[in-house]
Amino acid sequence: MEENEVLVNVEGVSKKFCKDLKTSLWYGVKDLVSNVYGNKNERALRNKEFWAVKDVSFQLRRGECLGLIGHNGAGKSTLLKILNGLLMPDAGKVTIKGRVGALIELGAGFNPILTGRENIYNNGAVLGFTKKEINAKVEDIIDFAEIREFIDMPVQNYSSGMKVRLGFAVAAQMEPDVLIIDEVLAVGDLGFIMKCFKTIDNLLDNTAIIYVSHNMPTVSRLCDHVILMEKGKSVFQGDEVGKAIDLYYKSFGDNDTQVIYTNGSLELLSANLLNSTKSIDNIPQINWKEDLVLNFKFKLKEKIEVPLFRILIYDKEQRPLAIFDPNYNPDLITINEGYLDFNVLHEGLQLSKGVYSINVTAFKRNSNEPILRMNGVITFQILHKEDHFQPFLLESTFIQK
Ligand SMILES: Nc1ncnc2c1ncn2[C@@H]1O[C@H](COP(=O)(O)OP(=O)(O)OP(=O)(O)O)[C@@H](O)[C@H]1O
Repeated sequence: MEENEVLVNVEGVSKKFCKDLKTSLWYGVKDLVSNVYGNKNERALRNKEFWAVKDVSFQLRRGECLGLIGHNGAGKSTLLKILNGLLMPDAGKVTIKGRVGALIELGAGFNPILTGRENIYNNGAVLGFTKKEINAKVEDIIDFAEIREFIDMPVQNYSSGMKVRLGFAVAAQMEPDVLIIDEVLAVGDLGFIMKCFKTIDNLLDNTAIIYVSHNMPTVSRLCDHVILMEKGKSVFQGDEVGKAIDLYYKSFGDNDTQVIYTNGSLELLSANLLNSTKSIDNIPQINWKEDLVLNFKFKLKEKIEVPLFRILIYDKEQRPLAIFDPNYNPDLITINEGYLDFNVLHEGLQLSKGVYSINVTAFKRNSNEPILRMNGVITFQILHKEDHFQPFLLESTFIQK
């Protein structure tokens, strides 16, 4: 077997849909008639039609994992359905070599009135396995899915997590050449998701994987190629996974600074990263392991003592990553004619490459009562040559013993 043979070849694939059911049915009849007379379907859009997928092309080799990312409605699932043969493209060509395992819509591919076990046989047969071959795999599938207790119950009574477990177990244990996974994995519980990632890692050498997700850390963890889709079109594709993810985040616009809570006694005048020399799209940048020097200027609208500041670093998915040690000592910073102007320094910040934001909360010193809570007061970018899935890249020294 050639190591890097092309398993998936997609050339200029497009698919149009109609926004209105009645019109869609009418077009369907018209197309049917014109097909009988040998005319090709019209490639141009008719009234109320739109391109759900437009001119997408890519190749995927054995051992590669392609991430498909983009906003809701960008066309990712439609493209997967075309790849899996569930939908016919209106233009373009898909060539797939080998067996395709797919986990697309929840419960898709299962017959709800058949039991889990019967569905395993059905799906196996669809994938081209003989009954004997499926007999040899069925126990592994049930074990992997961890649903032995319920395997002889109709699938319609399964919970969504159980359906995903069965679906993934079938798709993965049947040793597919091409494995297509849609967002559905997210329905599984943490234990199962971890097990799926481990399985995907093991399969990857011999499989071409297409993975659709809104969860960027998993995309950067699994994928070595990414297509970013917008309104049906591929607006970025390539092996620069970090770049694709940054573009995806940027497409949501920057998170505006937001006051989440205020009791009116404190106002933020400015918050800045002081030591950044570079900036792109107004986002200041520093290199990995440089110092982080934040400056805050507040105006006191009432006479209050120096608040306690809890300053947190969030990633782009709004997960808190780190907190700065608060100013427990009240004398560290002082109020000057109704203003507070101070820096917070962290030396040698070892966050991984990426975009982060700062949230700040001021508390009354003794009661822990909040005075002001603000999100996204500073957004900054860490530069490094490598992308990492983990939030921190810690400097290390390996010592020979
Ligand atoms: N059978 C259909 N008939 C008409 N329109 C459809 C049909 N299936 C999908 N669409 C439309 O095609 C567009 C692309 O949908 P698709 O499900 O591919 O998006 P997606 O990128 O997978 O979105 P999400 O992130 O929400 O899963 C959407 O506007 C959707 O409403």
